[in-house]
Amino acid sequence: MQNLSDVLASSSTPEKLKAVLTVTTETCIAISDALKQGSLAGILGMAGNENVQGEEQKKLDVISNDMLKDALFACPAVRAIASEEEDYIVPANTDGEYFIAFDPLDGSSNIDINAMVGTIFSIYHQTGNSPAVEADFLIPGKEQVAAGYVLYGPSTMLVLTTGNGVNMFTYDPTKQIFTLTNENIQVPEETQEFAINMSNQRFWSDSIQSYINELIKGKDGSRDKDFNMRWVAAMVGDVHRILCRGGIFLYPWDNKDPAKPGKLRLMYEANPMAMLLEQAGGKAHTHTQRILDIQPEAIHQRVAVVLGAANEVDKCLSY
Ligand SMILES: O=P(O)(O)OC[C@H]1O[C@](O)(COP(=O)(O)O)[C@@H](O)[C@@H]1O
Ligand SMILES: [Mg+2]
Ligand SMILES: [Mg+2]
Repeated sequence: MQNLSDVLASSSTPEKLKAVLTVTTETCIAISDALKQGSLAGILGMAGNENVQGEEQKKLDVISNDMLKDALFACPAVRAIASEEEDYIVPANTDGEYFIAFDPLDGSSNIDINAMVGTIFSIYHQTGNSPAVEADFLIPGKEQVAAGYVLYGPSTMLVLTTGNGVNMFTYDPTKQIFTLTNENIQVPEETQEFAINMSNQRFWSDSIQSYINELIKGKDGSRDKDFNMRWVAAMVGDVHRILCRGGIFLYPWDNKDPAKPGKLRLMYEANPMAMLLEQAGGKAHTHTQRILDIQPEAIHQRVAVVLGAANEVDKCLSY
């Protein structure tokens, strides 16, 4: 069976990008080990701080962020990082060639109930002669050279694209390596499963209300089929399900909190997941445009997200 280094060696992945991916995924293994310790290591619960977005940080948000930051800083190929848990981009090595944006722990509200969480990452090639500044990294998602996530579930899995399809790897604790278990993932064009946080219904636009109402009516409405609903409360878990068996995921615009008109963050949640979905034959849009075409205006920018089965995303956007 092939492992991650075999797959990277047989692809045209540049050596320095391989180094960045190796450091990122090895650190995720260490995060996975820490998560397994849970309460035994005293790492659950709140950190007592807020991040720049006004969200209370869990201890594990801070621990996983520090682990990734320290490891990536020690990698000479890394020029700068951006993280959900860092107020600003953090310049690393001026000679480095890669910029990594990450959500160190996605789905942190799941930590305390021992449910699925993950690490999401997005990588760009970017060089310069002086220390990196934020403006250097406001690059549209279509320029990503690699994107992926590590899911900490019953097994630890890496899902990765370097622009030639999507592969899934399962962590083998006996050998301490990621083994290729699902090659060239494809998301079916049609689906009967959707994911949305229904408790926000009254805050959605009229078009999203109408679309979801038709899904709920199922065979009794215009869709002629019944739909099932799932919500992991961690984007990484919902996207993983869609890559495994299809579906559509929505975190639409809402007017619940005028400061957050779309909950998910473009640079380290929407863009990497959009690249994975497109590489697997699916689609990823806001209400009005392809996510990968968005010109970012800030590192922590939020966007509405509709992603998954190609025909179902089109159907949603037609409302
Ligand atoms: O509170 P809700 O509406 O269920 O939100 C769930 C969403 O929030 C997120 O957990 C945000 O991620 P973080 O845990 O990294 O802040 C997404 O992963 C998920 O889809
Ligand atoms: Mg997140
Ligand atoms: Mg997070």
